[in-house]
Amino acid sequence: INPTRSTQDYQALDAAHHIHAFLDQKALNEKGALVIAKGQGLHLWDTDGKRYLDGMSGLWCTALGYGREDLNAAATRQLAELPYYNLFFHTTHPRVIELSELLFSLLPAHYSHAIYTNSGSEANEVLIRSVRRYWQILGQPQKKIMIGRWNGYHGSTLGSTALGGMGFMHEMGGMLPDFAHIGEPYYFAEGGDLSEEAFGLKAARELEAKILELGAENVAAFVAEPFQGAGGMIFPPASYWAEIQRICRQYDVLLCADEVIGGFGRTGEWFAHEHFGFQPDTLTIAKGLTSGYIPMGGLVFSKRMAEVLVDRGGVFAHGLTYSGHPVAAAVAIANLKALRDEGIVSRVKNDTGPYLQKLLRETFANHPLIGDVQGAGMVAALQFAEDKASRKRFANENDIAWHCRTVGFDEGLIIRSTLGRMIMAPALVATHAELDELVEKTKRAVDRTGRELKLL
Ligand SMILES: Cc1ncc(COP(=O)(O)O)c(CNc2cccc(C(=O)O)c2)c1O
Repeated sequence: INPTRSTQDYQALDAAHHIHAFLDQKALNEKGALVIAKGQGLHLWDTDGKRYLDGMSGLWCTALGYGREDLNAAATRQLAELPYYNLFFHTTHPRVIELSELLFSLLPAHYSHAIYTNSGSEANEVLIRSVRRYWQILGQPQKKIMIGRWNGYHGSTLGSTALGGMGFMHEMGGMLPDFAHIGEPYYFAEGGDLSEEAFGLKAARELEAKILELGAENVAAFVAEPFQGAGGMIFPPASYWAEIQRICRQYDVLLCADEVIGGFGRTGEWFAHEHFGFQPDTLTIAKGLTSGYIPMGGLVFSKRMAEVLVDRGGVFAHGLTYSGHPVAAAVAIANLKALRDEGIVSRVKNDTGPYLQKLLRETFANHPLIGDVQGAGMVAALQFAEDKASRKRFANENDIAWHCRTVGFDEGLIIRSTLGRMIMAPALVATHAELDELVEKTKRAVDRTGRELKLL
C-alpha cells in the first residue's frame, strides 16, 4: 500500500466533506473512518497496512473477489473504444446488447426484457413506475398500491425507501401514498410456539389479508427479497414462497423479487428465487451483476409484462443517462462469463456452499450464545440468543452484535451485524482454506464478545 497521505489526513478530509451512509456522522468524526486502500482476492488492506478477510464481499457485491485482471481489461478496452453512449433517441451500442444476450441465457426462459440502471435503488424506482404503467395499459389505473414487508430493504431513493419497510427511513423525508407493508417471515423472532411450516403459511397469509383490506382491484404488486439481506439475512420457512405465489396469482397481483443481494450465484443457484422455487414477474438486479467493480443495476421483465409494455404501451416515459452504460456492460459481460465459465456458481452449489454451511453448523450448533444458523450457498447468519430452545433473544442483542462486528475488525475479519445477527456473504470464489479462516475468526469474535460482555 503506498497511500499518498497519512491515515489521519484522509480521515480529517473525509470528515470535512462527507456524510456517510446510515450512521451518526458526528460520532464517526470523533474517531475517524477506516480507510480501505487495496483489495486482492478476499482480502482488503487499510492505509495502515492492516489486512482484513472480507466476509461480506464489500456490500454483498464482489462475487469474484478483488483484483480481477479480466474485469479491469474489459473496462479499459471499452473506455478506449466507446466510453459512453446511450439508448435514447433511437440509438444503442454493442456492449449492452451483448450483455442482455448473455444475461437472458442465464435467466429462466420466461424472462425477456431488461432496463438497466446505475443501482438497485434506481432499478426499484423503475419497478414502481413500470408496474403502475402495466396496469394502466390494461385499463386498471387504480391498481397501483405496492405491498412490501416491514424490515425489507429495497434502496434509499424515495420510492424504494417507501417500498422498503424500515420505519426509521420512512421518518426521513416522509412516506409516500399507495405503499403498504406486511410482516416479515422471521421465524426465530416472530414464530412463537408455531412450527416453522405453520408460521411460514401464517406470514404469507398476511399478504392475502392485506390485499383484501386494500381491495385486490387496487393492489398492483407484492415486492420482496427472496431472503431478507440488509434486514438481517433472514431465510423464510420452506412453506412461505409457494403460498405467497398462490395468493399473488389468485388476486392477479404481480410478484416482484428483489434479487439485488440474492442474484448471480449467492445461494448456489443463479438467482435466489430459483433456490426457493417460485417464478416472479420481475427481478431487480445489481451488486453481483458487475461484482461491484462498476455501478450497474437493472430490472428484468417476464415475457408477459414486456409484451404489454412493448406491444400496447406506446411511449415508455422513462430514461436514465447512464442506462446500459458501455463500460458497465463490458465489465458485467466479463463478470458473468467468469461466473459461468469458471464454474463458480455450480461450485458454490455443489462444493463450497455446502462446505461453509456444514462448517458453520458444526462450529456453532452447541455454542451457548448462538440460537440459530441460517443460510445456503455463500450467505449465512448466526442468531445471538440467550436461550436456544425457547428462542429467547438477548434484550441488548443489537449491542452484542455490534460489539462482535467491532471485535471482528480488530481480529482482521469483516462481517456484518444487523439486529442480533452476525451475517457473512464472502466472495463466491472463496476456497475451503478461506472459509476455514472466515469461520475460525468468526468463532473467535463471538467467544471474545461473550467474555468481554460477560454473557458466558
Ligand atoms: C435487496 C436490495 N434492493 C435494493 C438495494 C439498493 O441497491 P443500491 O444500494 O445499489 O441502490 C439493496 C442494497 N443493499 C445494501 C446496500 C448497502 C448496504 C447493505 C447492508 O446490508 O449493509 C445492503 C438491496 O439489498
